[in-house]
Amino acid sequence: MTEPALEIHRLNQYFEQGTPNENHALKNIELTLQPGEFVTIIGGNGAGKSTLLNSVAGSLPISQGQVKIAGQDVTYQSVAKRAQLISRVFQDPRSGTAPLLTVKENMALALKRGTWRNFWRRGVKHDDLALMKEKLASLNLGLEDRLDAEIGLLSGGQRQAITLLMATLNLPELLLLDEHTAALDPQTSATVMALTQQIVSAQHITTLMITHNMQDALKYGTRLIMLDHGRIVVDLPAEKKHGLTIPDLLDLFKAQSGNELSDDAVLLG
Ligand SMILES: Nc1ncnc2c1ncn2[C@@H]1O[C@H](COP(=O)(O)OP(=O)(O)OP(=O)(O)O)[C@@H](O)[C@H]1O
Repeated sequence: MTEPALEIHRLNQYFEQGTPNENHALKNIELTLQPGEFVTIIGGNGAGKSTLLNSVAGSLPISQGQVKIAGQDVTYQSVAKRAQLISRVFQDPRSGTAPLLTVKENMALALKRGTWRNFWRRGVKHDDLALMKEKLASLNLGLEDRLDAEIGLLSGGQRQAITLLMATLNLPELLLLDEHTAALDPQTSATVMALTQQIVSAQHITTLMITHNMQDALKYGTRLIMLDHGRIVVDLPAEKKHGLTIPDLLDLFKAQSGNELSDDAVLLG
């Protein structure tokens, strides 16, 4: 039987534990993702979304609980070690690429899983170039003609599309999308979201995506999770989220959590 892509068991995260400011940010989270599931996560301010992704990625040590990726217990593994299994795309288009390197060089680094040693030793091979062109052409943004452009000169949307491509070149066991379209204008955000769906579903990549855009959370992905005060209060499979509207979702959140969804950044449209 295939292992789940991600298993989170009884995950608790505390900040400033044992002090008067103790904050129990994640409370007994249980979450299992089967290979290929694309889960969107929404929730109010401070609900624990980033803490959840940081716990999975390893950038935050785990207070209690267990995280397994593709059957491997990674609970005590470093970010670098987990990066062999996980790719993560952040909100800031500048964070995923090296601005002074060209598109080609950035993609070559991604192909070598970011190891400079392999990069300088091997350079960019002809086969790699063909693959890069093919991948870039699939974005339909004309970027296959910009291989020698410094990536820092591209627009935020172009960079984020390339970052996404780079994050998925080596088929990670798990893709973490951390509000990866939030810094883009609405039209570019829609383009990058459509590309995300295309890449993730074509390659069957297990994905966890935080978004403040309720419409995107409903439109994309195969499952929707809502977090409130460190707990998963709503967990909808594709068939249940199909046809739901934003007011339905807000009602569901209130019924399950007893709270109104309060989020400064939330986009209802
Ligand atoms: N490094 C930290 N030190 C102390 N408290 C923290 C830290 N990081 C997060 N918290 C607290 O943990 C709780 C969850 O925060 P988190 O950033 O995960 O929420 P979020 O759902 O991502 O919120 P937002 O949508 O507002 O970014 C909040 O109460 C927050 O203040």
